[in-house]
Amino acid sequence: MSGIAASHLSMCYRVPVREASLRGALGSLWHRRYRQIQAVNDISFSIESGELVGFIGPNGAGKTTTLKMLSGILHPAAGTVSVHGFTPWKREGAFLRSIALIRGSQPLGGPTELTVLDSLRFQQTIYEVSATDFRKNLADLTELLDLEQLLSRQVRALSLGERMRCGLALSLLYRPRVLFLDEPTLGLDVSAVNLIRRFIASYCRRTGATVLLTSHYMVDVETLCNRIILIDRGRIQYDGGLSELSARLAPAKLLRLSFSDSHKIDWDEYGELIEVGENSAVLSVRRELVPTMTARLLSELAVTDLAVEEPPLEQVIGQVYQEGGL
Ligand SMILES: Nc1ncnc2c1ncn2[C@@H]1O[C@H](COP(=O)(O)OP(=O)(O)OP(=O)(O)O)[C@@H](O)[C@H]1O
Repeated sequence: MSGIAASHLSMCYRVPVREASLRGALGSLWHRRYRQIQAVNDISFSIESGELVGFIGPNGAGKTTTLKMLSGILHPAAGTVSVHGFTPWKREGAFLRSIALIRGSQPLGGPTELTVLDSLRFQQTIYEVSATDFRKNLADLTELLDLEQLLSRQVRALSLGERMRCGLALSLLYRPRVLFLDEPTLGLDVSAVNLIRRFIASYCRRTGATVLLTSHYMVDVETLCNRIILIDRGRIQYDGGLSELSARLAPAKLLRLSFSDSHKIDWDEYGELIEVGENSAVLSVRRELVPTMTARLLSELAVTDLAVEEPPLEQVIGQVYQEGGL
C-alpha cells in the first residue's frame, strides 16, 4: 500500500492587488482586484510506506504549499491525496495522530511560559498518549535529542536549536507514522544540524516512518534520502534516485586520488584539475572517459588510493535552479 499518494494536485492562492498610488489604494477599497498565484500545478507522486524522500526546489517552488495540503492544513483547488488511507483535509482525529508537520521556521508552538516538560505533558493530553507510552517515548526522545537539561526550562528561554530539538520531541511524542519535515535544520549550527540529521535517521529506523523532507541544505537530503522529488514553479521536474539525477545532469565525475611521487604531473592529460595538494589531487573527468582515465592514472602514476565520486549534489541542484528545469 502506498504511504502517500497525490494525484493531479493543484493549489491556487487568490491575493488582492495593491495599487501603488494613494488614489488607486482608496479606489481598491470599493473595487478590490485579485490575482491568482498558481503555487502547485497538477502534481502527482506516490511514496511507499517507510520511504524517506527529499522534496526540493528553489524558493517559491510550491514545497510548503504541498506539505500543507498533505498534512490537511490547506484544501487543494484540485486533485486527490491519500496519506496512509486518510484524506488529509478531513482532519480526522486518527489522521492527526498519525502525522506530524514540523517546520524549521516555526519549531515550537504553544504557550511559551510553560516549561518544556509541561508542554510535553500538554501534548500528551491533546494526543491521548497513555502514561506508559508517554514515559517510554519521553525517555527515548530525551536520549536521542539530548533533552535532559532542557526539560525544566521555559520554552521562551530556549535558543533556536534548542527549540527545534524540543519541537521535534513535541511532534514525535505520539509516534506519528508520517513526518512532513519542512526545513528542519534551518538556521542551526553544525552540531545541531548533525544531531537533527542523526535523530531523523534513527527515528525512521526505529519506527519505519514515512518521511517527506524539504531542505535547502543538500547535505540533509543526501544524507537522509535515496530519492528526491524536484519541484519548480509548481510542477514536478524530476522524481527519482539521487545518483540518476547527477548522472543525467552532470557530464563529469570526480576522481579523488593520492599518490606517492610528487614529481611534476601534467594533469591536463587526464582531466580538469579541481584541486591539488602535495600528494593528492581531485580531477573532473567526463563520465565516458572515467574507465580509460582511471586505468591510465593507475598505470602511469604511483597511485596509492583512488576514488570515483559523483559531483556534490549542491552543485548539480544549483545548476538546475539556475538554468531552470531539466
Ligand atoms: N498564503 C499565501 N498567499 C498567497 N500566496 C502564497 C501564500 N503562500 C505561498 N504563496 C505563494 O505560492 C508560491 C509557492 O510558495 P511556497 O511557500 O509553497 O514555496 P516553497 O517552495 O515552500 O518556497 P521556500 O523554499 O521559499 O519556502 C509562491 O509564489 C508564494 O509566494
